Amino acid sequence: MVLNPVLGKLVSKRVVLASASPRRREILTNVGLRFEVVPSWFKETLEKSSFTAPYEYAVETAKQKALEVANRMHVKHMRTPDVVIGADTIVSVDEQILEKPVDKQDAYRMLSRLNGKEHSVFTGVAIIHCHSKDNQLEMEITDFYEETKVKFSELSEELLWEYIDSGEPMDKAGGYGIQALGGMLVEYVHGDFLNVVGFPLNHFCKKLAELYYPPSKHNIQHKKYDSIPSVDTFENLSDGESSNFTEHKAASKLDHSGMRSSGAAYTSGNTSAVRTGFTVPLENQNGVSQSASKLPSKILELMDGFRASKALFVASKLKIFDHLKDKGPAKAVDIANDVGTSVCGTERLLDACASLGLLEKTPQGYSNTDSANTYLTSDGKYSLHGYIIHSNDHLWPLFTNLEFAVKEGSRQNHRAFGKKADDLFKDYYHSQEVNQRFMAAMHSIAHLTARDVATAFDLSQFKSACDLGGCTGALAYELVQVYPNLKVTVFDLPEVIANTSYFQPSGQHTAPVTFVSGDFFKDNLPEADLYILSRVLHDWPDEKIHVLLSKVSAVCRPGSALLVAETVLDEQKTHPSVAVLQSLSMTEGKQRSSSEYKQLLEKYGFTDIQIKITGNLLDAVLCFKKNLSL
Ligand SMILES: C[S@@+](CC[C@H](N)C(=O)[O-])C[C@H]1O[C@@H](n2cnc3c(N)ncnc32)[C@H](O)[C@@H]1O
Repeated sequence: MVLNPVLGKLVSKRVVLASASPRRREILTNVGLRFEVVPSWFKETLEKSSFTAPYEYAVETAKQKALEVANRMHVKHMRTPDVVIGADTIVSVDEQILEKPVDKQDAYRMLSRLNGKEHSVFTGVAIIHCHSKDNQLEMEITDFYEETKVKFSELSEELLWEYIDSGEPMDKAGGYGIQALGGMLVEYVHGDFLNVVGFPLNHFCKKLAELYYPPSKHNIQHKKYDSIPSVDTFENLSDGESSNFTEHKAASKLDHSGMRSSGAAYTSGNTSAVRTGFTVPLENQNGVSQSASKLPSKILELMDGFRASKALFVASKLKIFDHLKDKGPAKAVDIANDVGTSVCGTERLLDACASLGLLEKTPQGYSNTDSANTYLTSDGKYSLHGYIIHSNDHLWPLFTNLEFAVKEGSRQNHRAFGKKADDLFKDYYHSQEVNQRFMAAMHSIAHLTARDVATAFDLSQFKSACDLGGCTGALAYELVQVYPNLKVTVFDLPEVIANTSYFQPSGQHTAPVTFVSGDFFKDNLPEADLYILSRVLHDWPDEKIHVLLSKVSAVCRPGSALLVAETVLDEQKTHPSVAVLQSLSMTEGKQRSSSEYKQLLEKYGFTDIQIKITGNLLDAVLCFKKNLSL
């Protein structure tokens, strides 16, 4: 998907990212940019003291990285890249530059310097437009930097070492990665978050807009150049506008933004770059029509979505991400041997995963991206492996029958699995294998969402909670960590309770969580101050909801509360699409909007209803039992 029309300008170009950083690659892949990755061989050895400000060092390093790749590719390839992007991220504290730590002690030194303080993260970016003329490489360089301020909390030595021992700091500027565990160290971020991750996407798009849509003469005369153009401007840009570097230069001369930016033209022979003043039109330089940027990228992406999902599912099922975890790059042939698959099929799958940003491919072989290590390996704390396998084995066959589901208005389990079950869960629990698969799926999503659900409201007033349909206890274990005085009973069907020991967290005091088996439609509910229904209400039809909420309401004492965790729809009921798409599998239940949850809960005597949209997959609704019986 290319949301931003200016990125569409790169669709027809051979774009090269001169960086091995999986994070940069992920950021650019996520916005639909197609590019090759050619890590730069430029060593980050510029003399820091020769720069008057830290950002100048980052910009120069970014530029040198991109120049090295552009020159190398020009020598080695018949077709010179059209655009080479280089980037370098540094952390600066007290005017000192911190790059990547060389060992654990170095990481400790860096993190101690950042502890409890605000620091700056600078990413320098160089965009080089290349053009080969008479076997001479001509280059037009644009560079800029972005600064984001980040503050660390006061962190204990123990926490710093725990973080260092996780291994995460080692390949990260300043010794931390904000997008994963390192996020826990951070008190606030002022500025572009992605800049801290490694690439200032927003500024990059603005810079491209300046290059591809320079201001018209009229604008040049009237525009105040005291800031970089706002994102809104992109929407008004027509793809038909012509653009060339002469105009760009006029624009860049007027760029008095606080953000440093420059446009410089270089031409080089096969090895080194020398300054010149050539101009080359950006558009149509390869005879490519501008209509390429009008591709219906969103639709094309949706057309291909099933291939991408299946590639992820198969790679997960074959445990390729487990195989590559914490290892150096591996060749396709070795991976195929280890997982017992064909070499040619495996190579295609690995390339597909690399193109989807799940793996990194270098001449040494394939390795996991950070995301793959965190979310796709089967044993990670935030592993989505369970849900991915459930999606492949259960949801995929159901969605294959979507046409029937729409025509007939009913669940398609009989078509997908050859049998009809009256109750959704009877399906899941008919065999030990499916039972555990379903529990693993619930566990992975619950783990990812538990902290946000547990902290959506201050629940410290409650002494006891009962998580109805609490499955593996993932939310319960999170709650007792956040609220040490809370005891939680997980109430679920006997088939589930029998298998919960496998999911108990290691190294956590488990006593405050107990498991009770029963049927919440039929049996007495355990006593508690707070009842929880997480991802339960959306599964059931109104009659069943009536039974369940009547029981919960009856057992609630005045002042007791009910916490509902669900994805809350907007009032139009078209977003978030993750919930709208889930409805397509046609359980008898439904997803609800804020006003629908309010109405439903009020009907069963709940009051003071508060809804918190968490930004995670699950939102939270808290309500209290009023002092009247129904
Ligand atoms: C969609 S899962 C949600 C699990 C968990 N609350 C979460 O958010 O991850 C629904 C849970 O309700 C449980 N459940 C279904 N019918 C039940 C019943 N009649 N009595 C008790 N639990 C039930 C299922 O076993 C399952 O664990």
